[in-house]
Amino acid sequence: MTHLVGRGRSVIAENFLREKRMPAVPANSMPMFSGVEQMRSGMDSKVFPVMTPWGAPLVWGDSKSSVCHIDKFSHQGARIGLVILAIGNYNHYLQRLMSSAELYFLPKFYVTYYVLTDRPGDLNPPLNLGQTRELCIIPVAEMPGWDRLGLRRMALLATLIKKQINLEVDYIFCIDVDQEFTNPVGTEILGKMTATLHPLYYGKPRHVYPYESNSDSQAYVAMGEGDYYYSSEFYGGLCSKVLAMAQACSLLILKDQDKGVRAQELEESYLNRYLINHRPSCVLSPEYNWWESPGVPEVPTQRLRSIGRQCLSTGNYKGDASVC
Ligand SMILES: CC(=O)N[C@H]1[C@@H](OP(=O)(O)OP(=O)(O)OC[C@H]2O[C@@H](n3ccc(=O)[nH]c3=O)[C@H](O)[C@@H]2O)O[C@H](CO)[C@H](O)[C@@H]1O
Ligand SMILES: [Mn+2]
Repeated sequence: MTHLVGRGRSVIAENFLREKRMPAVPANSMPMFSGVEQMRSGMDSKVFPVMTPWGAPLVWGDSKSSVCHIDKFSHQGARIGLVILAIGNYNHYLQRLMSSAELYFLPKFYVTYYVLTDRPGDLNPPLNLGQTRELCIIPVAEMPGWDRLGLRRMALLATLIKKQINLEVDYIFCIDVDQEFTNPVGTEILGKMTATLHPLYYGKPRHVYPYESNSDSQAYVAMGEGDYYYSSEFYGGLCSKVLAMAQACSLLILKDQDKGVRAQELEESYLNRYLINHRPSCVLSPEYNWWESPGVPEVPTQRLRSIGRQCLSTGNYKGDASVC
C-alpha cells in the first residue's frame, strides 16, 4: 500500500486540522437554541431546515451554508478514510459502491478506502483509482449476517482506527456497502462528528422514532430524550471522535451481550443512544440516506442511495432483481 500522508498539504491546513484534533467541548457547554434557518428549494418551494436546534449545520449539499463550507480553503489538504465492511454475499456490492465513490465522493481529495472483507481476492484486479485515492484491503474473519455484523462493526471500527486509520487520515467515515453515491458529496460532510438523518423518520414526531424501548438495554432511551433519529448507514468525523464513539458503542453492546440483551435496531440503536449524549456537530439531511419508497421524503438532490433498504422495501432495485 502506498501512503499519501502529508503529500501536498498546506501549513494552513495542518494548523486547521491540529485545532480540529483538540479535546471535545463538554456537552453541558453546548450552545443553546439558535433558531432555525431555512433553505427553499427552487423546484417546488419546499422549505428545508439548515440548522439543528443546537446550532449544528443540517446539511443539504446545495444550500448556501454548504456551498460556503465547500469553499473553505482550509479543508483542501484533508485526508479522508472510508470504512467499508463487506462479508459474504455483500461483497457483490463493493464494486458498485467504490466506482460511484470514485465519481462522487470527495473527488480530488486524498481518500483511502479501508475495505474489511472475508474475500480479499474478490478485489483482484483492483479498481482503477484516481491519483489521490488508495485502497487498503483488510482481511477479516467474520461470519455473514446483518444481525450479527450489526453488533460487530463498532468493535472492528474502533480497533482499526486505533491501530492504523488514526495514523493515516484526518477524517473517517463508515458506510454500508449496500449503497451507491448518485451525486456529489463534498467537504460539506466534514464535521468533528457527523451523523445522517434516517429518512423514514425525517420530519416525523419524536414518539415514532424507533429508539430502544427496553430499559434493560444500554441503548435504552427514555421518553422525552433525543432530538433526531439517525441512520447507521453513513456516519463519521475526526478520527478521535469516531474512535471515542465506536469504543463507547462497542462497550454498550458488550454489556448488553453479557446480560443476554439485544437492542432492536442493533448498531443503530447504540449509535442513537450515544448521539443523544454527544450531539453531532454536523447533521446530514436525507439527501445522504435515500431510497425509493413511499415513506422516504423527496429531497432536492439524491446523493447517497441505499440499495439494500430499497430492495427491502420493494423486493427489487429499479426492477433489477439481480442487484438485491
Ligand atoms: C436487510 C435488512 O434486514 N436490513 C436491516 C438492517 O439494515 P441495514 O442497512 O442497517 O443493514 P445491512 O443489511 O445493510 O447491514 C449493514 C452492513 O453490514 C455489512 N454486512 C451485513 C451483512 C452481511 O452478511 N455482510 C455484510 O458485509 C455491510 O456493510 C452492510 O451494508 O438493519 C436495520 C437496523 O439497523 C433494519 O433492521 C433493516 O431492516
Ligand atoms: Mn444497509
